[in-house]
Amino acid sequence: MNRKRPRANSRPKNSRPPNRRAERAKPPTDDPARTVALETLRAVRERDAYANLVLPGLLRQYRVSGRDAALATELAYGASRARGLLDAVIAECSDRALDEVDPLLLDALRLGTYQILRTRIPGHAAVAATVDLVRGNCGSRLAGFANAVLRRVGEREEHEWVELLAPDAESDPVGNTAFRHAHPRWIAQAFAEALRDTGAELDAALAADDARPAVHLTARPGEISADELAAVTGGDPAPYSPYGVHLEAGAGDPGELEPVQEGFAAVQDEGSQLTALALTGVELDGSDTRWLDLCAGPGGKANLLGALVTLDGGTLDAVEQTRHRAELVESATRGLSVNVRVADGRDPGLSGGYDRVLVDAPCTGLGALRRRPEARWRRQPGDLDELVRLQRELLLSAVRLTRPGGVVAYVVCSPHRAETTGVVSEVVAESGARELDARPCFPGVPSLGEGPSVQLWPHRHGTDAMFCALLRV
Ligand SMILES: C[S@@+](CC[C@H](N)C(=O)[O-])C[C@H]1O[C@@H](n2cnc3c(N)ncnc32)[C@H](O)[C@@H]1O
Repeated sequence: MNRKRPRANSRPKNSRPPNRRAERAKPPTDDPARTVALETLRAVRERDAYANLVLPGLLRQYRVSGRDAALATELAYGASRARGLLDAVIAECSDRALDEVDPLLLDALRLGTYQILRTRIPGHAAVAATVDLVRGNCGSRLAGFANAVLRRVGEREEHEWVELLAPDAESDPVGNTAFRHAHPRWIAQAFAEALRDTGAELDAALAADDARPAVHLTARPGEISADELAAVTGGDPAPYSPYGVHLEAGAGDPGELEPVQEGFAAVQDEGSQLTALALTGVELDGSDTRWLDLCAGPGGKANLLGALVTLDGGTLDAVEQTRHRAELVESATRGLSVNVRVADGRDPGLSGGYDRVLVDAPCTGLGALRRRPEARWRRQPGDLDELVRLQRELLLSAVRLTRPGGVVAYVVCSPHRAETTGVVSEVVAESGARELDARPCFPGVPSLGEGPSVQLWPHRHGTDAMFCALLRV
């Protein structure tokens, strides 16, 4: 392959341009960056869209690039992340209840408030630009209201609003930290319980969760080393994963890098790499050629495990319930000894006796909130019960499909104890499988706690908050 060092955000020579058929260019606006940010918030609110999926298309539609694209991204993601905090401030500055405010106007007010409180854009410029945006999108009548609200927002700095509006730090430390870092209280509470801390460490965890993360890549084993991938992409080898590379935050669309387009590398958080590798770190007696991934879509871990088992002459079976996600697994594992099957992992119709099985179960995703700007406000505590039931059934199925002496890795992208240690202890009690100390399977990774399971954290490890438990059958 071409080992020349392209700029990290340059488009590779032979890459296909993105599919623009459905994306008609929009007529020019005076402020395309803020228009794109507003349209992103609207899509998230009206269509349950994901901000990080909808934004790139809008940038192309409005022909926004360079510094304007960076501004649109910062405003759309920042206002999505901070929504709870922004809404509390707007409510304090408005003479109408928020549910009586026109929804698109409220989106614009969120963007304006974010600029005033959390960017270096001068307050008067943020107010003027937002009022223009409201005039253009919601009409002149509402522009006066926006002006009045935003002028009041600008009367205080963020820390002063926090002091005024946050729950009392002495009597409600979790509520106070949650408010300061713009997290729903129940999520801050879940972090506090997993960390066993309501003070400095909770503060660090929520602060890291609020920061824009670096992009991580996996170098496919057998195709390219992490050092080579780092040289080709202009990134740095990851601190812990032998296959990982970190790119600078905001380094452009990693999907357009040549090694990613050619299948030598994939975008994957380093924590995901480490939890998949943990499954391979347990010593086995006897055979070691039949591996299974029971929840494989979209195929990040199947790619890494499939590459490793292929190098050893074995096979990975990859089960995924949703057809279109199974197709993504096919595409992610092309060229590897991987068989993809569309089935319910609770009863996939496979004959058992696997040597190593991964259950990367569907979960709340509370561990990856930094990568999904709006997710913290969309998830609800009521989502938990059904997910926990499914996680338990999938893990029990994995244990049934594993040979005596084989190993199962249970992984979720969440630190919520109901989804992590809660599921594992119930399955251990019910199945008789034995939980292993997972920490030796994370070589070189510091601060792994008391075990036996491992919880990774953005503020400790620079990874998503992935959980991993290892069971010996
Ligand atoms: C956390 S994701 C897995 C991520 C994947 N291992 C990776 O690294 O790319 C969970 C996956 O499980 C799938 N899923 C949900 N319920 C399932 C079930 N009953 N059986 C099999 N797969 C299921 C979801 O569609 C989703 O693709």
